[in-house]
Amino acid sequence: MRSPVRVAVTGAAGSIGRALLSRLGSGAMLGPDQPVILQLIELPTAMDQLRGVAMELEDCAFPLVHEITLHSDPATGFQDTDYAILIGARPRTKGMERSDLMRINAEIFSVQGRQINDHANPNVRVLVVGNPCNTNALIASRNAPDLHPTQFTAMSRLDHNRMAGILASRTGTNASDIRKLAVWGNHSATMVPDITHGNIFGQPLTELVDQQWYQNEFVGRIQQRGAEIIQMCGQSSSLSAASAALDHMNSWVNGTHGDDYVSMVVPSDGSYGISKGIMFSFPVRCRFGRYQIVQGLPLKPWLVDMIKRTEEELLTEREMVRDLLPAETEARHENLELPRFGEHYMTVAAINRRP
Ligand SMILES: NC(=O)C1=CN([C@@H]2O[C@H](COP(=O)(O)OP(=O)(O)OC[C@H]3O[C@@H](n4cnc5c(N)ncnc54)[C@H](O)[C@@H]3O)[C@@H](O)[C@H]2O)C=CC1
Ligand SMILES: O=C([O-])CC(=O)C(=O)O
Repeated sequence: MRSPVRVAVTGAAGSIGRALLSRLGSGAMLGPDQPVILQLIELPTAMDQLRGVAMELEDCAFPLVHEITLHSDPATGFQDTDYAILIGARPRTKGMERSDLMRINAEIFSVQGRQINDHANPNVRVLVVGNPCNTNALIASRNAPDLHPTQFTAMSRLDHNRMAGILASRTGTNASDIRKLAVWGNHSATMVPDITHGNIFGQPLTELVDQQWYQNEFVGRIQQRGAEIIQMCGQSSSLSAASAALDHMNSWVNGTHGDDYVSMVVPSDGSYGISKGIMFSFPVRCRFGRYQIVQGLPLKPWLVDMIKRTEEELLTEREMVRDLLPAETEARHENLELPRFGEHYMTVAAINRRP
């Protein structure tokens, strides 16, 4: 058994928080031999609910849960943490667009970025789930001057998993046999679900599903899946969002399989011509605890047009929160260079060579 690691979770008493913690406690994020110390963070007004969640976790008697601490102050909540999963935010309700949430949630993430900078383990890995997650992750990262931009990521894995699940139903296969899916851009209705490099047991997905169905139905369905769930359930996705957050961290820490890839929102290094200085969903491979943007995928012109639109949306979002992005951290994002290697080449030395 290894020594325990610290995992801080904000919004821990909310819908996603509850769904995530039970599976985190049973090893779904870091594996069955990695004990965890859970540092649960909530608003002062939600501390009773948080106590209830902690009591339930205690009642689960998970062998991997070494300790649980409860915090209404993020400074103590993030203390020495190795991983931070930032879920706490106001969720979207019926009829609300993500842009309505922008200002409400932006301030939370500027404070939390600073707190993580000041209190977390300097090697902390951060996942932002709270929406609008790409821009919230940018705000958090820009407010953490002592941490590297690559330590901050946001979640497009739910969109990636939604693609796999719906394609599995469509083709009558198991979701895990569907390889090389990609989500580009913003976690919003402009995201670009790309199946053009995908395959099932080597057979291209573009031969297995009808092109009209892909372009005219599937793309819109993935883009609107979150809104559809809100319409059905009266609240945003929680089980699938929690599952995707665990998958995201698991891939980052334990690696992706073979030459397959997953989608992660990471700081743009200019790959595929995407502006630096924004957080963008790319296909990535992970090895040795690091991620690398998959290079050299040829893109159809209509996908390139969509990718431009989602990039423009992120640039607009960045303008809306400009006052929360300190000038001192701008250059690190604008000049970000990530190591790039061949399609199948990833060694310990290569991936550890950080800019
Ligand atoms: N990136 C993605 O794929 C997805 C993101 N989301 C987003 O995740 C977020 C959370 O969703 P739910 O858990 O369903 O909401 P919820 O309302 O059930 O729970 C949110 C929790 O966060 C807490 N909270 C709010 N501000 C906080 C702060 N400053 N510090 C600590 N805790 C705080 C609240 O007290 C509440 O318990 C929302 O922003 C939602 O839009 C939801 C689904 C998918
Ligand atoms: O749409 C929302 O507000 C929640 C969300 O991010 C999703 O379900 O993908």
